[in-house]
Parts: sequence; C-alpha cells; structure tokens
Amino acid sequence: MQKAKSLDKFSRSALSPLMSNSKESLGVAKFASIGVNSLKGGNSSCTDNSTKDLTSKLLGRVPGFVKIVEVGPRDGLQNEKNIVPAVVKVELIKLLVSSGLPVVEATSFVSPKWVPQLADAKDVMAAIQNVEGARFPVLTPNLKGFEAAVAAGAKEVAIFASASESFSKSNINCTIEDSLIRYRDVALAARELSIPVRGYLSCVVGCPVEGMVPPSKVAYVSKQLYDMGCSEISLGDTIGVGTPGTVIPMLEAVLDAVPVDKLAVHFHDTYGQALSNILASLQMGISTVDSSVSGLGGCPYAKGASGNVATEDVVYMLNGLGVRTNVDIRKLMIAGDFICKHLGRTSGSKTAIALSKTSTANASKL
Ligand SMILES: CC(C)(COP(=O)([O-])OP(=O)([O-])OC[C@H]1O[C@@H](n2cnc3c(N)ncnc32)[C@H](O)[C@@H]1OP(=O)([O-])[O-])[C@@H](O)C(=O)NCCC(=O)NCCSC(=O)C[C@@](C)(O)CC(=O)[O-]
Repeated sequence: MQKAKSLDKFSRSALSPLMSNSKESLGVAKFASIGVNSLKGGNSSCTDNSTKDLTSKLLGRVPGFVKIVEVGPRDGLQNEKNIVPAVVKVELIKLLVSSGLPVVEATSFVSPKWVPQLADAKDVMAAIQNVEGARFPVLTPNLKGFEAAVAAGAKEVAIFASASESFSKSNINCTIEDSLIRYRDVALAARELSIPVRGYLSCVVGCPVEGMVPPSKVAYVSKQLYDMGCSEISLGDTIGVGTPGTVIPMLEAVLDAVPVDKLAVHFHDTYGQALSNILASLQMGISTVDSSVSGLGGCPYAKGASGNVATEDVVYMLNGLGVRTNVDIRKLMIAGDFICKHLGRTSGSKTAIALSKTSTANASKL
C-alpha cells in the first residue's frame, strides 16, 4: 500500500501536459510519420528539405554511435528469488558478448547476505576469464568487495552511490557522505592498479521513500563521483518514475558539473517511460546507455521498481534512428530467449516479442 502510494505521487506529475505549444506537438506528429530509417541519413526518398530541417533540429545532437552497457547478468538477475546456477549466468554472458555488446556487467562482489543471487561472483568471473570481445565490470560496494573482485580477475569495477539518503541507507546501509568516504578508498585502490571505476548514482529522479529528488542533489553527488576519478557516471532512475519532463532538468543540472562524455543513463521501465527518457538523453548528447536483455531486473532494495529497459528495445530504437551500436538484434534475442526459458517467463522486450512473430523475410528488412 505504502509502495503504491509513493509511486502514485510520480504518476500524477507525469500526467500534467509537458508541451502546450500546438506547433511543437504538430512537429512531433509529423516527425513520427517519417520512415524511421531516413532520420539520420538512411533512405531519403520520403524526406523533403523541410523534413530534413526538422529532423536535424530534433535529432541533431543524437550521437552517431551509442555504447550499450548490458546489465542483465547483474542488475537483471540480482532480484531473482530462485538461484540461477553460475553455468547459466556464464552462458548468458557468452551469448550477450556474441551479439556484439561491448560491455557486459558480469556480477557483484557484495555481501551474499544482502544479495544471495550473486554469491557465486567468483565462479562466474573464473569462467569468463578467457571470453574475448567485451569488457566485464563488476559492482564493488567497499574495499572488501574491490579486493575480492581483483583477486577474481576483474579488470573494471563499479561503485554505487545514491542521490537519496533513504535509498543509500536501505541499499548499502550508510549515509551518502559515508558511502563517498568508502568509495574514495575504492577509487584510490583502483587507481593504483589502473583499474577503471564506473560510478552509479541511484534515485536520480525519485526515491521510493522521499519522493522527488532535487536535480541539485543529483549534480552534487555526480560531481563527487567524478572528482574521485570515476571514468563514467551512470545516472539511474532506479524506480522508473522519470519522464522527459523530469529527466531533462536533472540532466541539465548534472551537465553543469560533469562533462557529457562521462555520463551514462540507466532507466528502469516501471511507467513505460524509459525509451522516451533515453531519446531525451541522446538529444542532450549522452552516448552511453545501460539496458538489460529482455528487460530483466530491479533492485532488491527499491520496492516497486520494475525491470530495466530492454536491450532489444533500445537497439531497435537506435537502429531506427540510424545510430550504430554494433549489436546484432537477432543474436541478442537468442540470449534473451535463453535466459527467459531458464527463468520460465516471457520476454519483457516488446521488440523481442514482435520480432519473434515476424516472418524471416520481413525481419531481414529491419
Ligand atoms: C555494502 C554492504 C556490504 C554493507 O553491509 P553491512 O551489513 O553494513 O556491512 P558490514 O561491513 O557490517 O558487513 C556485514 C557482513 O557482510 C560482509 N561483507 C561486507 N562487504 C562485503 C563484500 N563486499 N563482499 C562480501 N561480503 C561482504 C562482512 O564481512 C560481514 O560478514 P559477517 O561478518 O556478518 O559474516 C551491504 O549493504 C551490501 O552488500 N549491499 C549491496 C546491495 C546491492 O548489491 N544492491 C543492488 C546493487 S545497486 C543497484 O542495483 C542500483 C543500480 C546500480 O543498478 C543503479 C540503479 O538502478 O539505481
């Protein structure tokens, strides 16, 4: 009940109209009817000059290449009640790599009491040591986790802070400031070993307990992560309550503190807003996007949050925009199919469901 109430706070704000300007709305409607492949220099037969102007106005800052950070094996599985055997996790990672994904977050070196599903982190790392073609960062909440990760062969790590005090306490059992002290130690140890550190920031739009999180707070913690040496800062809408109406002001505040090429976005799809939020982020110049195959996921300490945005859906949108990812959507679907079969559920990706019903002839045109 409490959970439903807190999420409802956000849905009410999402219902208020964002664009009252009818000309703008008309522009967007026209844009929606353009053949998707024509937007960034694809088939130009259905474009005229005014359409090209509008396209470049709306999509001018969308990067030509987007790095997708696949978080399925970690974020996607960490909340699963039934323990997924390490061999299944390893096979999933291999299938994801073979689809062309450049970064696959493999696991977490966190307390097994807090996240029992990932207690096999060492075994998973041992089994992927010789897998080539992708980077395999792992989560480390403290020096103990960092040392265990390095001993297990990790070459990249991620630390995870929060912009909400309540979420920090429920997720890592300490205040934001205490977590930053802890993470500075991890960042320092990592620098000595030339290990890149990704910094996650949770609750960048809303917190299940505190409600809306001010953009200034998000900018402040992002800057702390940047200043301690994080090579990338991933901004997480942990409970998926954001819309472009809240995400854009948040990004504006963060962009005053951290360079755009150091930022990534990480959206959960609780309200079906993830793709619109990703598009808004791309329009602001961000070129790294986190996602999870088949839309698996959810944080065990963020009640009410649903899965991450599905990687298949992100790749489909980016393909349509003419943005390169190097990911083969069909091979990605094999990975999604594999893990969904294991978990005994249907895919959370609308693209995967639609494409699996599309004939091979039609699918080859996508
Ligand atoms: C941070 C702690 C450890 C503090 O947990 P604590 O209980 O305050 O820590 P502690 O130092 O008192 O240690 C308690 C026990 O855990 C052990 N321990 C301590 N550290 C480790 C470690 N690294 N690896 C293995 N064991 C560890 C430690 O040795 C001890 O064992 P005991 O003596 O009781 O047997 C705990 O709160 C924790 O593990 N939290 C992780 C929670 C988590 O993984 N959440 C999900 C990831 S974040 C996320 O999903 C959001 C994100 C990133 O996707 C972005 C978004 O969507 O927002």
